Amino acid sequence: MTKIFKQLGRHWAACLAVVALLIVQAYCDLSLPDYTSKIVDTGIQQGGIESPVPDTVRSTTLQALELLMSENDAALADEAYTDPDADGMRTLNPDADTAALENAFTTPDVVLYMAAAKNAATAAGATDTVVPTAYDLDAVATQLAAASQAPGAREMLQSQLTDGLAQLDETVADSLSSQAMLLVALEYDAQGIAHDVQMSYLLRTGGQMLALTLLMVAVAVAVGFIASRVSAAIGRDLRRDVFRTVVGYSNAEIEKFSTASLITRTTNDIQQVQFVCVILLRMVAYAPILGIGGIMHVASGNTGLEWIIFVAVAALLALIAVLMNVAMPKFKQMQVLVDRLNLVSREILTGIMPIRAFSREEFEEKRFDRANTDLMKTQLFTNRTMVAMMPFMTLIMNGTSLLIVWFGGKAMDLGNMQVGEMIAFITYTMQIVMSFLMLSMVAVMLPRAGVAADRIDEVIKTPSTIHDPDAPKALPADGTHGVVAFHDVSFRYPGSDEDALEHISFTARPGETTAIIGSTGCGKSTLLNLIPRFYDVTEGSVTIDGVDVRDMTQAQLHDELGYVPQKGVLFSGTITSNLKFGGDHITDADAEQAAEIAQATEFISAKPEGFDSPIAQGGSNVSGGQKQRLSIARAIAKHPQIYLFDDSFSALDYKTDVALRRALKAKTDNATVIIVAQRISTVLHANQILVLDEGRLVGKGTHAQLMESCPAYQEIARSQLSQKELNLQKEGE
Ligand SMILES: Nc1ncnc2c1ncn2[C@@H]1O[C@H](COP(=O)(O)OP(=O)(O)OP(=O)(O)O)[C@@H](O)[C@H]1O
Repeated sequence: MTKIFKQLGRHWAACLAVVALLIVQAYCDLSLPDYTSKIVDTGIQQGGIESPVPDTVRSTTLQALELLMSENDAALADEAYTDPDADGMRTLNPDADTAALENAFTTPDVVLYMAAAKNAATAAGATDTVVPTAYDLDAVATQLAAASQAPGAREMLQSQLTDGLAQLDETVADSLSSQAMLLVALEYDAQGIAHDVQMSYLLRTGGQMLALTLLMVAVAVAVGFIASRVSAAIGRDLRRDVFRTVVGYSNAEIEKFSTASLITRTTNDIQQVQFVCVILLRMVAYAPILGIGGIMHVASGNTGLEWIIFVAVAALLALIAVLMNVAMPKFKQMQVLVDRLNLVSREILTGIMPIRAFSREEFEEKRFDRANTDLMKTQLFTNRTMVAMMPFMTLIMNGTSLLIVWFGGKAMDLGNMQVGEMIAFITYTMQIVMSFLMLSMVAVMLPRAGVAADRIDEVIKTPSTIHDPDAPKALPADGTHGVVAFHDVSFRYPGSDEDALEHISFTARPGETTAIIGSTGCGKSTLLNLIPRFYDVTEGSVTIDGVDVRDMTQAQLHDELGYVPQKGVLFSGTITSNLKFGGDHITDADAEQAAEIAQATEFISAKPEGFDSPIAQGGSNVSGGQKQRLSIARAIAKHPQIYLFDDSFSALDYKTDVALRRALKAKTDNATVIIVAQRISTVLHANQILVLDEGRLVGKGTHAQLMESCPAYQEIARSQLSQKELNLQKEGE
């Protein structure tokens, strides 16, 4: 897991930018419920009126209100408004002390409203409260104005008011402020501006909500953009690192991991990490900000319903804990199953020809089906588990809403809460629950991506067993070049119980051909592979001009060698690009000459595009023999000092084999040639023949010498040459 964060750490600047943007996004997200609450409570229920102090008031109403205030408050109110205009309208000064005025106006507003309501009820002859009109307000204001003429009227009203207020219970006193707004609404109604005031409030608040939403959209797009870029860069870097490491691997490491697994690690595993990085960037920073912000908003509201959030979060965490326990082991298993599927499909696809030839399609299909079904079952299980989470999640969320509505309804009944407040509370609760949900989703994904990251890291951290020495030795500048010597070499494949080669010693000299012959599986290719260091010897040493191959750089070693593998491998491109594979120094003339020696010119010139003919991936559009000839030409074009042919003439017909070796002899006059061969005719004229048997050197000499002294060689010779040929050989001696 830390590996994923380490990857993100490399892009810290972008990550910080994402966090900053997410804070903005969370701020917007957390502000929106407040705006909804304002629109419902103030905009709709209170007609867009935010304060018990009207912005404009008619002199008659203000006069009536002032009568209900203490003398000080009345003076404050009077000063706060402009002088009456021609219509008797007074406007609130912008620099008035709003807090003090709100204090002064609240109770008189309520009293005046109640008086107007009473007036309305009396007029209608009703016993219940009747919603008063502007007419009722004016009537009450006129009555008050008349009453105020009497001496001591204000004092009398004040004392009545105080008595009345003392009888109000606490909850009513708490909601005085919203009651006071009713008077302001009535006053605006009388002025004929109530609709305009409400619309202006709704448009203003709605506009702010819209602006916040647009900002959120912009931020979300920016976050998505940066997160995708960062994760794509992480994916690219990881692929590059893995590829670089794998290219440096020796066969031992490749065999240890298996090609299929290396491919899964470079593709599927890196994709997992990439995906989780996007999620981390988009959710992990956002969820805590949203959760904490939501909790702070809810706590500041003092609604008494906070416990519902704790219940919801606890239920959610319990659910996630159960699911994680069930699904997590399967998540971990999935990668191994993907590996297996890749391995099976790779094997089947590369071996499709023999599979068809042996009519094994059904068997192989079943094998593939098994790997496929195993993966499907595991995926189905994890997906089902994750899907099962959804109804439970919805249940928890809806249950939470229900609890809030139930208890919120009671709070509203008691006047502790308004509708908008409750809506905001539900939204905040959902946000808090969502933030926990996001975190738990990440908690589910992280371990799986952690496994993928570990698998990638394992590749990157595995050093190649074959590497350049710290202080490489150069080949001696003078003396003969190209002397390959094996000094008591033994070799055992990693993980194997037996030595593939035992105590091999010989010297291959420049200008000479050294041939290695022996039965299948006796270790010929293994021996040859020790020279280019595809593997390192277990005991003894391999030297070139007296320098151990392990003491020189691999680049220098490979510069000396022209290696032709047992299985001709070509690369997609053209014939020329394949022939020039050995380096930029190879000219067209070199390539053509090499093709000539390798007896490839004939078939190349038969192609319409000649040397520019395309070669498909792996050389699948040329025959086995043509592939071999091109592989040989590729090695010759490099002009190496030492040629290594690993059974490279096997796919050539006898005539071509002879012509090729003759041309090669002329060209490689001074080079060291080591040939692994199955056919005795190929090695007949070699200066030195090594006979291998089960990894041991059982004969060394020329054909004639070995025919005399080596029973293993004689056996091979007898099995391949006719009696006549054997006699001819004898006579030739
Ligand atoms: N990568 C490997 N891991 C373990 N054992 C191996 C590996 N490659 C080859 N061997 C074993 O080493 C022995 C020698 O194999 P090698 O390929 O050198 O034989 P060879 O003489 O070249 O055979 P052929 O003529 O059929 O190509 C064999 O017994 C083989 O099973």
